[in-house]
Amino acid sequence: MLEEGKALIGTLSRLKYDMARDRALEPMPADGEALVDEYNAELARLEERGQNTWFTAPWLYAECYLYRLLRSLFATSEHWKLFDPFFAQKLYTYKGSGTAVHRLAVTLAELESEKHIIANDPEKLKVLFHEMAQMCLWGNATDLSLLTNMTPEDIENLQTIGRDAQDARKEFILKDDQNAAWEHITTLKDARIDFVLDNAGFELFTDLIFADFLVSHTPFVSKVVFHPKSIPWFVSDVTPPDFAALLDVTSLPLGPASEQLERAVARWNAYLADGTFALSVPRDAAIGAQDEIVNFWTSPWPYWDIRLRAPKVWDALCGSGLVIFKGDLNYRKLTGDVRWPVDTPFETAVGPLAGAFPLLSLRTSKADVVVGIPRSVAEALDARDEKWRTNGRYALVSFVPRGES
Ligand SMILES: O=P(O)(O)OC[C@H]1O[C@](O)(CO)[C@@H](O)[C@@H]1O
Repeated sequence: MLEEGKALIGTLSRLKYDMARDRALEPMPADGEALVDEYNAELARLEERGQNTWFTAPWLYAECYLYRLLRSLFATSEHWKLFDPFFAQKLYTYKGSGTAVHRLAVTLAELESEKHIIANDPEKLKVLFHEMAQMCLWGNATDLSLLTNMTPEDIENLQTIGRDAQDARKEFILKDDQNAAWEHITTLKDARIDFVLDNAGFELFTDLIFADFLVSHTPFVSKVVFHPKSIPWFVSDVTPPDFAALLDVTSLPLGPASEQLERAVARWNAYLADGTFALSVPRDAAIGAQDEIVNFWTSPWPYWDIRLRAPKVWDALCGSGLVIFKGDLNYRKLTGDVRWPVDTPFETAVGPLAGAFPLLSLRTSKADVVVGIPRSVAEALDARDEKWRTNGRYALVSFVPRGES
């Protein structure tokens, strides 16, 4: 096992070397796992166009290829088949998020104690929705692929929650469709909503809080389906084992409000047991487990062609009361990761997805594509902060309703 581990490290070093020298991407090995033919067919097309090296391939394809290739190295090993090289880092960072996690657990416990008051006060419910949506939005600021150089204090600052912190951050929300999203939600009755998840740890914790708020405190939602990835992906994306780890009381961050935190986790486990919460794959699915729905999330494709490429995913999403896409990569895939003018309407950028199902994207911006904001706003940002599109400080809340049929 040790020898094989050392050989894997050697292979990874060679891969890094090849990347830095702009070498050609090798065909994906036939490892018996999902999407090998799809990745290779696209690579062959890129080769025909002379775009098959690390610096010339489209960024979206190259990044997805990298994580799929990493999986392949482990999948074809003898002893490391189920190994997630990022698991320890994900858990460590989650355990370091104790301050924010415990504060959120206290907030949730306070909501519980006011349940009847909230239920009869539509204005209060709306205000709470905004707070929850923003908490879940900023939960996306702390993913490990971007923050490898941050100290625990930096991360804690990003995770500061509460009304004041949220008010201070409002000006960083460049597009804000929260009102439209809430109006839509209030038209639902006992609906199912879907979360296309992004990062494990703190972000997943905020997703669960948001989901808990919607099912426990509103009459609009009664079921939430969470869609994880089946392989280690973009460092910190949620896999089924990450989901299980978050719901395991033995891996909770240490902190002052452990009673409230344990209560929240117990409720989520009860929701999973009675079907109020569900994972789109079996909860004990191992790394690399396949099915048509879960495979699609680790393909290199933008989402415009979901209907053609993954009809089961399409059917599942079309049956949802609201599909919440978390994070930057989902936003890139929703908009095709193309160089849209910034004032392109989000509805236009999502192409054939517009109107198919109610869609809410909660994204802090870590990549170049940004749509749905006035040109003047982008120009002002360009003038004062050249990294505004990629530094994770700015966010977009983008909603498209279901179209008339
Ligand atoms: O976890 P998120 O929000 O999807 O962010 C992933 C983003 O991080 C990067 O890998 C690096 O910034 C981007 O390429 C990618 O879009």
